[in-house]
This record gives sequence, C-alpha cells and structure tokens, in this order.
Amino acid sequence: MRSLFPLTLTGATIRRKGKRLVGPIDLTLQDQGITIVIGPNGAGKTSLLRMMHGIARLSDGAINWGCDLDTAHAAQSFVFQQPILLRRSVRDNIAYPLRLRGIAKAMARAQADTAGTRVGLGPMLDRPATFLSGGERQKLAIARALITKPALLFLDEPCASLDGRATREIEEILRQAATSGTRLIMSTHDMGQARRLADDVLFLLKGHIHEHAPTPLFFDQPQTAEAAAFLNGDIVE
Ligand SMILES: Nc1ncnc2c1ncn2[C@@H]1O[C@H](COP(=O)(O)OP(=O)(O)OP(=O)(O)O)[C@@H](O)[C@H]1O
Repeated sequence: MRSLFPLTLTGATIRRKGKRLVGPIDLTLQDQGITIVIGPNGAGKTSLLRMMHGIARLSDGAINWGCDLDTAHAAQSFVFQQPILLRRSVRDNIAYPLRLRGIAKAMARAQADTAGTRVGLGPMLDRPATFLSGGERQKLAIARALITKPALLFLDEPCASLDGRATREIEEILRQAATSGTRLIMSTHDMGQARRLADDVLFLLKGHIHEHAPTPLFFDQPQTAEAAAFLNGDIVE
C-alpha cells in the first residue's frame, strides 16, 4: 500500500456561520513520529484535527495525502475527548470496528481480547463498557482505535481530566503505538505531556499555526513572544 504521507494542507480553512474556526493552514507532515497540537482554548486544535481526518467539511483550500482519499480515510482512526461507548461489553466495544469491516464475531472478539489486555483492560472485558472509569474509557477508546492497525491515529485531548497515573499509562500505550509504526497527531493542554511525547509541536493561535518546531527547539527556544508567554503559563489571546 502507498503511504498516507506526506499529508499536505494548502490554505485549508473551516468557516461556520461566517466565523473562521481554523485556517488558512499550510502544512506538510511526514510519516514519522508524534505531532502534538497545543494552543489556548478556542485556538482551533479540535477543528484542525477534525479537518485533517475529514470529518469537518473544508470551506476553502485542500488536503492531500500520499495515496487516494478512500485509502487514506480507511487507514486512520480518531479518539475523541469524550469517547462514545456502545451499550455493550468492553470486549464488544473494542471489537466493533472489526465487525463493521465484516470480520466474524469470534475472530473480532479474540482480537479485542488481545487489544484490551494490551491496554490493561484484561480483567474488565466482560463488563458493560458504561461501568468504566474515565481513564478506562479512554483506554477502551484507544484500543478500539488501534484494533484496525491504523497508519495514523488522531487523538483530541485523550487525557483531559485524568489523573497522573491514568495519564502515564495512556502515554505508554501511545508510545508503544508510535514505536509500532502508527503516526500520531494529538492535541493536549498538558505541556508536560507535550514535552514527554512530542517529536514536533504545532502551536495554534486564533486558528493559525503560530509556530511549528521540533520539540526541544520549541520548548527551549520558542521563536515568538506568544509561544514563550504560553509556555510560561501566561494568558495568550
Ligand atoms: N460547529 C461550530 N460552529 C461554530 N463555531 C464553532 C464550531 N465548533 C467550534 N467552534 C468555534 O471555533 C473555535 C475553535 O474551536 P476548537 O474547538 O477547534 O478549539 P480548541 O483549540 O480545540 O479549543 P479547546 O482547547 O477549548 O478545546 C472556537 O471559537 C469555537 O467556539
């Protein structure tokens, strides 16, 4: 299969009811590593991820992949900030994307058991998914997103409101996914997490990419006063 990458955004913009949510964005991403998207509330992080994933309609510009669009969409998954759980067991929630792809129930469940166990949900596979804690729900969502072995995984603040332990566990799962070859593009408000995980950082401000730099450079030598202020914890608008 041809690689999804480079992913190229050219003047990509979303507007709704006369308001510009994000863009115009000009950006090229290659096939390696973890890109972390940061920025103040309302900067356009979620909109950017949804736009790249193709679930938010473009108002202007273009998004191009290294392969055709259908192949690109089939090879990517998205983990939402509030995962949507089906009223089924943890196992059947994780198996769901495989069932959608026509995989037989027994085979899908067996793969779900492996995927669930890998993220630490082994003892909970038979439980109703709605019984899970916030951290466990996110692990379920990540296992479900990874079960199709996507080339690219988007995550929108997957650790928002989780405690330190759950966050660390999820970071480890994400690191392993990246090591196994899944490209990650993820938003976070947690600068510690951005430092720990990112290969490169996209700093969004008012719908624009204000800075895009390799992680050490971004944190040690931010190139703009706004990025420096944001890292300093100041209010940036
Ligand atoms: N469907 C919509 N219609 C109109 N405005 C929207 C819509 N979705 C988002 N917005 C607005 O677009 C802007 C960007 O929102 P977005 O959720 O992308 O930002 P964000 O950086 O992810 O914010 P946060 O950190 O608060 O999650 C915000 O001002 C938001 O209110």
